Amino acid sequence: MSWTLKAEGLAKDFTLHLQDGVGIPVLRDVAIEVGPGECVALSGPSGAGKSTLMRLLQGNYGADAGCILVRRPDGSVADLAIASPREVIALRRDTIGHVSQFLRVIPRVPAVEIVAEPLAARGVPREEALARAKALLHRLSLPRRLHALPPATFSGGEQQRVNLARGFVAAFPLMLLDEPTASLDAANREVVIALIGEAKARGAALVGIFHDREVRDRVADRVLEVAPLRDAA
Ligand SMILES: Nc1ncnc2c1ncn2[C@@H]1O[C@H](COP(=O)(O)OP(=O)(O)OP(=O)(O)O)[C@@H](O)[C@H]1O
Repeated sequence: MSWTLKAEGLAKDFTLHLQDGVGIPVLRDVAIEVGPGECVALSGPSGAGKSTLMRLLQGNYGADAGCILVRRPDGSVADLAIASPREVIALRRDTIGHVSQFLRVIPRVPAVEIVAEPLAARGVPREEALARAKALLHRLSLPRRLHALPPATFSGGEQQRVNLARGFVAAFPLMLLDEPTASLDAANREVVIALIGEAKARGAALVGIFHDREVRDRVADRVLEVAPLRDAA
């Protein structure tokens, strides 16, 4: 089977500049491959490096070694490990969707516009983008009166639902999910499980951190253990 994401030999250290440049090795020789329609869950104890790996896959951190190959919708391949900032931005527009635990609130921008933005960035006409955003917010039970408000004052669960709608509104080939159900009630958790199932059915490749074991068991096809490197430090 062809892959959508294939990373090999990944290494990441952090350097503590305030502590005489002490180096903390976090990841060594990590490999991950995810194909269309597959969901891989990252597992491992707290501090093992799951979030660090996610940030590498998002292009937020540079890798100290290894490659992170991502297949774009047109079939061409990019290596995130050596991509320029401009290429990373383009990959996030067309190829890599992301749902983090916390919404990055943009002052004065209404929730529905935040959700529609990934569609607008891909050239979907504004009215259609807003209609699709509203439909997804409705599916995630965000009260209609909140759609036109900036999410700064929303509850944790409401912000998380805006974040989820933004992540799932466009058909990204690769989706990175960082605890997507962390602040949700049972009914919305079911909606997210359904959205993940639909993304898999349309051929998306997904990588997720799911601290909720039941969610993980229901959505993940495989588990990648991220082992702590404490002994090597
Ligand atoms: N920016 C940073 N600077 C220095 N050390 C960091 C940085 N980010 C993470 N670390 C360290 O790297 C290690 C891995 O952290 P990471 O957040 O990836 O773990 P995790 O597996 O996601 O943990 P959790 O399950 O608790 O979220 C930890 O020891 C952490 O302290």
